Amino acid sequence: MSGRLASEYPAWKKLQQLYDSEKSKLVLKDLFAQDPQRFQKFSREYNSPDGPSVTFLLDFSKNLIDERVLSTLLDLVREAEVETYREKMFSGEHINTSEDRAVLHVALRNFDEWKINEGGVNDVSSVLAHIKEFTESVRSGAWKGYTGKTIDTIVNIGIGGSDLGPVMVTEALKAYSKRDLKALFVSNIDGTHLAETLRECNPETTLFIIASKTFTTQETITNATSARDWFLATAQDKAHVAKHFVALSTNTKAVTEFGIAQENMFQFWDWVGGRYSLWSAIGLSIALVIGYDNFELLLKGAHGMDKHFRTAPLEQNLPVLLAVLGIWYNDFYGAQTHALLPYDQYLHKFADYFQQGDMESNGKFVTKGGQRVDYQTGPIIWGAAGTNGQHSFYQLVHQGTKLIPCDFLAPATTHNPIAHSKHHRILLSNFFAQPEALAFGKTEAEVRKELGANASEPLVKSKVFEGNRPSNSILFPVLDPQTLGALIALYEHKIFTQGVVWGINSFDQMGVELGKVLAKNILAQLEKPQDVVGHDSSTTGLIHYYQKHRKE
Ligand SMILES: O=P(O)(O)OC[C@H]1O[C@](O)(CO)[C@@H](O)[C@@H]1O
Repeated sequence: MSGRLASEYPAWKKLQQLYDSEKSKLVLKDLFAQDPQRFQKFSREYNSPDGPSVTFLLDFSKNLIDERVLSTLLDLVREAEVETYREKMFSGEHINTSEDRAVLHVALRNFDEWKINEGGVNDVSSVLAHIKEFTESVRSGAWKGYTGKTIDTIVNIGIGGSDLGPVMVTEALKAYSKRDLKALFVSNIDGTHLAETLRECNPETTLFIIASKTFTTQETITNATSARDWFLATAQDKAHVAKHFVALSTNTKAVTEFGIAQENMFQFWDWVGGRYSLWSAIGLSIALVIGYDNFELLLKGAHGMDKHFRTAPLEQNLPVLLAVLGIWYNDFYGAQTHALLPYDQYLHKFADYFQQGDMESNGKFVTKGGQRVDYQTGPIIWGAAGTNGQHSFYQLVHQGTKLIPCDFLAPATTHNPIAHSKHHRILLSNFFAQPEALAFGKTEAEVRKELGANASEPLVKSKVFEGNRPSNSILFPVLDPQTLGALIALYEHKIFTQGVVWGINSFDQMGVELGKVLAKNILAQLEKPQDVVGHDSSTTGLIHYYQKHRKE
């Protein structure tokens, strides 16, 4: 965040030299053979420094590193002053310089009452109390709809950070959910999303949660307005809106103008970035689904990780370790992507969530100082739940021409031990096998031995796994709210650390603006062909084709 080019740091230059001279020696098979202590050296157990107990193992021994590479990567972190900028974040300095804002999602889970200098920070606990009171009222059935019926469906209307966090967490913690309260999410402006969702709703028993930090986002306001029209078509009286619509926002004026009473608005602040907002009022749908106490455990689990990130030495600091490993592949090995592969069906939205979390944060080509970077910044994040991915894209991960660093995540114990946990044992055997296969592969000699002397050359070659493909493994006892909180915070701080090293502002999102502006202009031109002006021939041609073929 100093805004310096990462490539100017001495450690960066040293890493380049190490890569050039040592790459051929960084072969996992040899590194493990040479050092029986490799697993012990390159794995860490996390134990929450306080709060609810969270523990997990991060095994990063299957990475293309040795001690020299790791210590140079950590030198890079020191030279980039990550520790200084980390303190600036925790103390409320305006490190989001382009928007002149503090970055304080950590203040939303600050159960230690670290002193933070920023307006609104002291109101966090009263918003949490509001969330607690409201969720208990809805979950107990005390909150009634306009005809006196209990709420049985909630619909969160929001997009980006006002959708992805609640979706991911409510899915991840489904085992803790109130099964008779249906949670639905509408994000896309495509009317199909709202229409199909409303088919599952009864206006008498549905609560709409309009989640928008700005309360100006076109998709959300349009969906919310149409949802309100749908509701009023049955309820008739606008006064009934109060029982069925609440808002999560920083924009009181726009919320009240929409017709939502101020007491039904849950406040947060401009220092909460959209993609870091599930800990704020944006998490209301989470609290409704899993109960306030579990929501608080989620926050406390994250706070434990905040404390670890803030205080643990760099060599032990898990977000920092994940960050530097990512930098090693992204900037020296030329890896373009990073895969998140949870072996837990409950985490099937984890990669989707961190697509925004990481790519909106670190997908930037200009430093905070305004210079064009001369290296790669944020990777492309993708992934899917195991074992589905194995039957889809793992072929390329194992034998393709691209290097894809992977994070494998899994719980030791399942919430659903059906068939005496047979399913889970099979799942975990895959979780253990995939990183092993990626790292160690299968040699030509092994293939020949297996196939026998008569095997054709092309067949032998096609069955060779080169190996030496890196991965991290994260193994935790069970996916509970506090562990999930810690894991999300782990990745948040990884993203922060990488952003500081790359010298970029991880907390604005200027790159999503241009498309929005152009769409607004085009929307005004869609009626008549003669209105379509000021575009290139391709865009004009596409709009004309649409105008020719549309029915309504
Ligand atoms: O909560 P809001 O203000 O509706 O914004 C939704 C999303 O839009 C963005 O600004 C851009 O995609 C995200 O950063 C944000 O999470």
